[in-house]
Amino acid sequence: MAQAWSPPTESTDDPRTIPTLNGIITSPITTQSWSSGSQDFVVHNVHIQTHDPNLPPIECAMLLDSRMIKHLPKNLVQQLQPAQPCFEIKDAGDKGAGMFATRDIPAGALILVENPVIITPASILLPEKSGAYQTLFNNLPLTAREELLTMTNCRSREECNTDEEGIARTNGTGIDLAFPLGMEKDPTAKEYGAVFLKINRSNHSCGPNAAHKWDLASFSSSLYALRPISVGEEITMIYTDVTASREVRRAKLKRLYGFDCGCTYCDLPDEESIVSSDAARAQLRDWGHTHPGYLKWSTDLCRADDVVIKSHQNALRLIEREGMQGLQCLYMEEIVLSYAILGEESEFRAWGERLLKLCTIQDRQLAEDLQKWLANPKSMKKWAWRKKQRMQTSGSRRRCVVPPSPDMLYLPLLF
Ligand SMILES: C[S@@+](CC[C@H](N)C(=O)[O-])C[C@H]1O[C@@H](n2cnc3c(N)ncnc32)[C@H](O)[C@@H]1O
Repeated sequence: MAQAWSPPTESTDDPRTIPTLNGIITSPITTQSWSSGSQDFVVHNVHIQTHDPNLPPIECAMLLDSRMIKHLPKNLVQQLQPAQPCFEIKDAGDKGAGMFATRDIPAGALILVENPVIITPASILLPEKSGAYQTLFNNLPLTAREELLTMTNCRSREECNTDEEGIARTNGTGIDLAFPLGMEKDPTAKEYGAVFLKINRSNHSCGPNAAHKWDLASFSSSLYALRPISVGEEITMIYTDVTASREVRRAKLKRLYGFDCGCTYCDLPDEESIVSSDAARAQLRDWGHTHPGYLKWSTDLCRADDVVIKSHQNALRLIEREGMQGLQCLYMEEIVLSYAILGEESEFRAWGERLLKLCTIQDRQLAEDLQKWLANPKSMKKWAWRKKQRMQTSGSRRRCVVPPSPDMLYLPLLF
């Protein structure tokens, strides 16, 4: 539930400056604060050291519950960009500006790592003339503030009474921050949105070719390719749940972002194509509930050996058709694990190598595990476990009937 804000309790026109580690004077900070229920909000800047000691740190101005300040990561350093820049921001016709590939980008590759410029609570409404958003913007260095003010504001004056708030709400993407004990129980207190000057120039598609991942430790988001992107192609991401039907997606995009989605996955030739696309997306949304998964299958010898592999390959075909590659790593991981437990080394390696390229940014832990497994598959705890079990039980009288694996695309196998 959105909460109303009470007016500032303390205000000063006397901004201070603070020195950073390398002695550079950064932008002013404010001591102004606002209360909302039991929460006190302040504007607080985070400083990220650049690689060039002659450049000032990157600033991120946050409108933050004051109790969270001491939980912010410390000694932040700017992350390394890809060696070759691969995008430009330019006119995208009636979408405004957009992000476009300046060279071919392979699936899984990093496009850009970026620190946010502002962070604001996502679910708390400000009272009229609270001045909080202006204070926030004023806490940024001039160039960042000017660039931020050129970003889209699709909110009406009734929804957001200042351009600053409209820009924050149009462009803000959800991020996770750390909370003191007790605060985590309040869902609205946990919701924060971050605005990135470049990443948020990427327009929406219901079959996006890119996604971004927030990392609290480095206080940055990495934008990466979900599938190969060709030079000149627009780089897109999602603004809404793309497993929802076309009608629901379009209504939500219109309400929250003020546009009629005309992406390839919405601009379908006839009713039949719409019904088929909606059904495929709903199936992918519910796949885990209606199809066998690795965990239960792995120890259930009554199931056919290829049941998860076949089912997940069907899911991957639907994912490809609907351009929903953001989901593919989940299925591929289970295929890799299935081949491991079956002890089928060549398939395990082929799928493992493919997945490794795709998941390096999306799931760093999985990428590390995969590297270890690929170096020595037989060191995996359950390597060839199912194969060994089958051999051991082949002479036993206590065998179960193994049902044939589903050839039908969407046969719901409930575990
Ligand atoms: C986060 S901004 C994206 C960058 C924006 N195009 C700009 O010029 O700054 C979101 C706004 O971009 C526009 N937009 C994004 N995706 C779009 C799409 N698929 N079709 C039309 N407009 C789109 C809408 O105006 C939306 O409110």
